[in-house]
Amino acid sequence: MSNSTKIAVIGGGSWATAIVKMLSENLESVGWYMRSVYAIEHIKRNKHNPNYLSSAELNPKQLILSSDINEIVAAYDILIFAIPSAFLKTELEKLTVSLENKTIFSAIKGIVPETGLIVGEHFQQVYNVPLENIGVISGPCHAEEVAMERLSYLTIACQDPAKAKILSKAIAGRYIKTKISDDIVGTEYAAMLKNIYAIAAGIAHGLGYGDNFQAVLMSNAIREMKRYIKKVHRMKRNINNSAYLGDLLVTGYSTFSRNRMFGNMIGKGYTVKSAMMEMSMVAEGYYAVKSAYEIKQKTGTRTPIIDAVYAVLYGGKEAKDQFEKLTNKMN
Ligand SMILES: NC(=O)c1ccc[n+]([C@@H]2O[C@H](COP(=O)([O-])OP(=O)(O)OC[C@H]3O[C@@H](n4cnc5c(N)ncnc54)[C@H](O)[C@@H]3O)[C@@H](O)[C@H]2O)c1
Ligand SMILES: O=P(O)(O)OC[C@H](O)CO
Repeated sequence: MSNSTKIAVIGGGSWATAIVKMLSENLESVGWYMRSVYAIEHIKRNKHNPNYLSSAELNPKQLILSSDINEIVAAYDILIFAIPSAFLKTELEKLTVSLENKTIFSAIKGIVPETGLIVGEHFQQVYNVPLENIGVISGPCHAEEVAMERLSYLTIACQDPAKAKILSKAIAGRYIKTKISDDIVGTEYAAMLKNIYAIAAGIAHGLGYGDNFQAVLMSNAIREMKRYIKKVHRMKRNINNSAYLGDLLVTGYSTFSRNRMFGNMIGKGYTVKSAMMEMSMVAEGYYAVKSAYEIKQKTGTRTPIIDAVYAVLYGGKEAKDQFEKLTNKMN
């Protein structure tokens, strides 16, 4: 890996912190934009992000930290975005620097709520970033396990294989293995959808359903995901690969999953507002299900799990009733 590769991470949450840790293993220096001046000063003094993934040790000497997004975007060629999708539009509106000549990798697993676009499409359509300059980082990987240096696999999808290789080399290491893919759109949709299925898994758990039903739910979820992605972007893909099925499983079963945690509270009877207040982290699936539901209405895909989660989170329907109905649609 050339030490001159200039990569910056945009975002200050758990996943941004984990990506900075991975990059720091290979690069001499990493750019990092985060909003919080307090967090920046804390990292410089104490080598840890105070708010997210504080167990990960960081080396401030390697980090070019700034709370000014324009400063970081102007200075770096490759930008990795790891801001929750619900805040992306607002953050990008701070930009005065053009993104047209930048290479953008999205590590975001969601849909931009205001435009209903997956993140790559948002950069392409709203910021004129050419398709060959857009990539995705995905796969079954929790930030918490990166902090613990537990073996994890990431998929780097990009139209331009050369760019995918550069990022892949910058991220791969002792505890990170990378795979390159050309399915940018499918990978992005899968990453967004699995969060909704993890909320469903959490709701089911909260309602008292057991492991037997969870397995049926996940089995139906992967088939629903396959139908959904086929309608929005038809191409040859193996839905059992880690970027699709693997990501669904880690989110659906792991205790680290934000989306499952959120769903579990809903199943136990918390309101959406109180479940959100309980969490210090963002459950992307809450935002995703609204856009996913709207898209599926246009494509006409059969999506009983998305429909049930949507009815509970946005339709004011009782989780118990919706999941009872859902059990009759599973096979
Ligand atoms: N955490 C993981 O293990 C993981 C793994 C893969 C992908 N992702 C994806 O990475 C993205 C970021 O998730 P995360 O887990 O790092 O989130 P997080 O919950 O850990 O952090 C939330 C982030 O949102 C920021 N934020 C909160 N309110 C904001 C506002 N009003 N405006 C702008 N920013 C605001 C916070 O500063 C923080 O940076 C998501 O799309 C997620 O799906 C996360
Ligand atoms: O499992 P969640 O809900 O925390 O989402 C995090 C990542 O997307 C897992 O790959």
